[in-house]
Amino acid sequence: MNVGLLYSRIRKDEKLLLSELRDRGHEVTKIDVRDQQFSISEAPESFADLDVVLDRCLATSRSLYATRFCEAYDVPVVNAPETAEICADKVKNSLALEEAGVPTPDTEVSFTKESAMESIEKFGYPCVLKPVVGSWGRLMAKIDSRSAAEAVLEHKATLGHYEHKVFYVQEFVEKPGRDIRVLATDGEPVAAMVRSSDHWLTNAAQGAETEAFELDEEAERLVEEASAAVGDGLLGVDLMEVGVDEEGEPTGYTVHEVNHTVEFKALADATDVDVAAEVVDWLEAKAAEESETEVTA
Ligand SMILES: Nc1ncnc2c1ncn2[C@@H]1O[C@H](COP(=O)(O)OP(=O)(O)OP(=O)(O)O)[C@@H](O)[C@H]1O
Repeated sequence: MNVGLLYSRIRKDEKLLLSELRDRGHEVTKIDVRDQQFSISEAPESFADLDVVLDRCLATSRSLYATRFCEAYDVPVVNAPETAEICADKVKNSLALEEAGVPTPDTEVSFTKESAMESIEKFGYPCVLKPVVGSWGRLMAKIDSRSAAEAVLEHKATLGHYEHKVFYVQEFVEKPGRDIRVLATDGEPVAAMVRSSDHWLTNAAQGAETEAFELDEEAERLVEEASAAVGDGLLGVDLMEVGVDEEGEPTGYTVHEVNHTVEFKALADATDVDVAAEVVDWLEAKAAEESETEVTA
């Protein structure tokens, strides 16, 4: 197959994918989105004869538009722009999970400091304020007191980009010092790990320790449902345990978000799963599905 790789920086993750694709004799067309002119009427030459495009853009804005163009050029793309749109925005993400009946932390959104303050007081302390767009735990605030809330809201309202004027307030989940990241292809878990830290933010990018994690049936079901809620694809599903029994086993989960351009280097290191190989297996199946649809159409 001929795989188009949309990217703007080749990270370790993309290196792993590229070498797996090439080892299997697939053709890869690397498309650095920074060099492209995306015409609204005609596909650039680099898009000719692609069986499937894999979006690995780091910047959300690029990812959202570049995948839209793939769709306009009739080139199958994973993840779909509709999925990217939901995952790139925490409000849309939370709404999709709630609508699908997937347990997700209680959240309120408001547009003024005063309204946000009401949500904060309602949730009580601590609670969490998150930017609606962003990753790696950046600009997330655990609000411990009314005076802290006032300060953060004031900073966001005065100094923030317009996206920071949407206040996303969430209940604080008393997780056991870790969260769970699952990489899934169309809802099927590929690999899972826990990210543990003394800090309330347990992102790998914030220095959390990672370790392989075995999913139980409930977690598997939630991964499948959360993936479907955003339109499926190659996704990172983030869960938190909401309680543990005496043996330390989780008694329930909440899904706080689904990510669309998921980094998997930490997962590959923490588990003995050959993540790149699994992703390429899935891509091959996708490309085959697409060519079958084309033949029958
Ligand atoms: N409501 C919450 N209560 C307690 N901890 C939370 C809550 N929401 C998020 N966290 C913690 O903060 C971390 C970052 O949260 P979240 O995944 O929403 O942010 P992000 O910036 O999108 O990160 P990533 O890029 O890893 O997806 C999580 O790994 C989790 O440990």
